[in-house]
Amino acid sequence: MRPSGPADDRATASAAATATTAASESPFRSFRAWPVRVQSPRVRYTDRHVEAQYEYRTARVTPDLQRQVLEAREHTLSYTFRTELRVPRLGLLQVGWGGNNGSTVTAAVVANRERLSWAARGGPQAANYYGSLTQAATVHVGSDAAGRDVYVPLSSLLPMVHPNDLVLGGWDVSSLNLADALERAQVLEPDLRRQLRPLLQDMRPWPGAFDRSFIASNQWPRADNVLAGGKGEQLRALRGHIQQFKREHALERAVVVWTGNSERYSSLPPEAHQRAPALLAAIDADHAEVSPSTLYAVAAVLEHCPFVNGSPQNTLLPSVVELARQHHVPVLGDDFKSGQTRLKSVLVDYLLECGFKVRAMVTYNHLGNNDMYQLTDRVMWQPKSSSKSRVIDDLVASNGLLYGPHEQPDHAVVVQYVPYLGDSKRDVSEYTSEAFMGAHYTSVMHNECLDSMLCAPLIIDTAILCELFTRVSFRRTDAPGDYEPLHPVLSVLGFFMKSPQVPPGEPVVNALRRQRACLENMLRALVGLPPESHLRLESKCRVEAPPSSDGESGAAGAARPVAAE
Ligand SMILES: NC(=O)c1ccc[n+]([C@@H]2O[C@H](COP(=O)([O-])OP(=O)(O)OC[C@H]3O[C@@H](n4cnc5c(N)ncnc54)[C@H](O)[C@@H]3O)[C@@H](O)[C@H]2O)c1
Ligand SMILES: O=P([O-])([O-])O[C@@H]1[C@@H](O)[C@H](O)[C@@H](O)[C@H](O)[C@@H]1O
Repeated sequence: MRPSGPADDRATASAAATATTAASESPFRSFRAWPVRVQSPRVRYTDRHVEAQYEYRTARVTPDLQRQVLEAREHTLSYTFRTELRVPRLGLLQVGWGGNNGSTVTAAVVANRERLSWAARGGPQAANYYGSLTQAATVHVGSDAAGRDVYVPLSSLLPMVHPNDLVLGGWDVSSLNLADALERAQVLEPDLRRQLRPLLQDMRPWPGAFDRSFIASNQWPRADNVLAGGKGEQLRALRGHIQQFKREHALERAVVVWTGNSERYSSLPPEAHQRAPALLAAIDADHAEVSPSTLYAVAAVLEHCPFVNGSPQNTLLPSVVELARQHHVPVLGDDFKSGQTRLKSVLVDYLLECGFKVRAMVTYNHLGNNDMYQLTDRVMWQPKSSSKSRVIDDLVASNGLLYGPHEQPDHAVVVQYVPYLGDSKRDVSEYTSEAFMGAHYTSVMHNECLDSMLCAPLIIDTAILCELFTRVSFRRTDAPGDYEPLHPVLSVLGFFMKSPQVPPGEPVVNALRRQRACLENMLRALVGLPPESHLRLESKCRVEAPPSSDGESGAAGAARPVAAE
């Protein structure tokens, strides 16, 4: 049976649209699967593209020493964005396919596609994509005739791949098929694993590029499915896998997502670290410091596949980014932001935005999955420790009222391996802040969730959104020139990462609120909608009708908008 998808939902929506809706509820909830089409003189839809002119208004701030003011001068750049509307058949190739995340992604896509449900404590549980931004989040698009807010699925702003249509493949240094990998992971319920076994047992990971010096020795026994030969031969084999997969499945595009074990940092010689030709030469020379994850990234870029680094190691070297620029292939990293760190980037933002001075954060994780087992190796822990620790840097730097130039809160990041708990990650965190007049405000959080259930939706989202941004190009409206692709480092998707990679010169943003606003406003700009301002001036800038002679207020507070200029 063809996987369900937007077309089926649209049919349902149109049927539902005739249904009466509660007066208090916006009628648009019934149209939730309909695409948004913007009517504007600045937006043009053709059968192939949507082209949107966008005035990017910012301000350039300079101190005026004489007047002792900070002068904020409006600075506007005019762009035209072009987005191809045709959605391709998309492959999702996971490195670490047989791991907890990789197998959970696979199970979720197949279970949703087949509309499976399974026995659960509270009754039958149906497959869903909760936790996914593209599948379960909405955006405010405008208001209806009655002034009620209209929210639509984020995925209805522009055509995107539906996860049910993803064609799945990947590599793993462990030879288990995906049904057995699901058993090993112990993430999903037994009844679902039982139903999935016949559908997953023929999914077998390709042998992986492997170098035992890059991961903990406790992982070595697992590696029974590795490529032979030096790094140059491994690279050619990886590229061959991608070419064969795209050919066999008639794929126009595939996204490669690293969800393999966290590696140690690689330390290549400066030339290979910085420049693409030197990196390729180092690979051919079988240099010991070329990491397996960098081999996958290079293979992906050379095969025009966007590459996502879901782990904290330095896979996306400047030389890899240079190669991505040369081949116009998007890359995204590092280290999925899925649990404690994501909450930290919300909570600290909230505390600082409310003027509390965060002084101490003690954040503690314990869990018992294989990833945590690997991280008991203190060398492998270093990249993860760094990505979990730096997540508040932009927030602290943004408030010079509360913090001096080099002042930082105390910040402890502790993790503990507790085998019995398996994939169930427990986050116990305490945030202590200085409040008004010497008071202290202490927040204590306890969260528990299966680690892979938090991360799997992000793998799906990053694959879908990386593919979307390969269809986006831009040119300066106010200057001649052809359309060109966005910078390959997709910082617009920083929302998904603990340690977002950014193009040279762009500041790193970690506050989740700002990251989501950036992504949402980028999608809005691609269809010519203005950035979300939350101003609702239509209700703030209105003149109440004068009270009538009997002293009653104007007809039930009837308001009339201020006459247009
Ligand atoms: N919430 C989360 O689960 C979360 C959040 C952020 C980041 N991550 C990162 O995602 C990665 C995967 O997490 P997981 O829980 O699935 O781990 P896991 O240990 O269950 O799976 C990793 C898989 O990668 C395979 N592998 C290792 N090196 C490989 C190579 N060179 N080539 C091919 N396969 C290789 C292993 O055999 C294993 O099956 C980890 O690096 C983790 O730090 C996870
Ligand atoms: O995302 P988060 O909860 O801050 O951090 C988590 C770590 O604490 C955990 O040790 C690791 O196994 C997960 O992959 C994840 O990275």
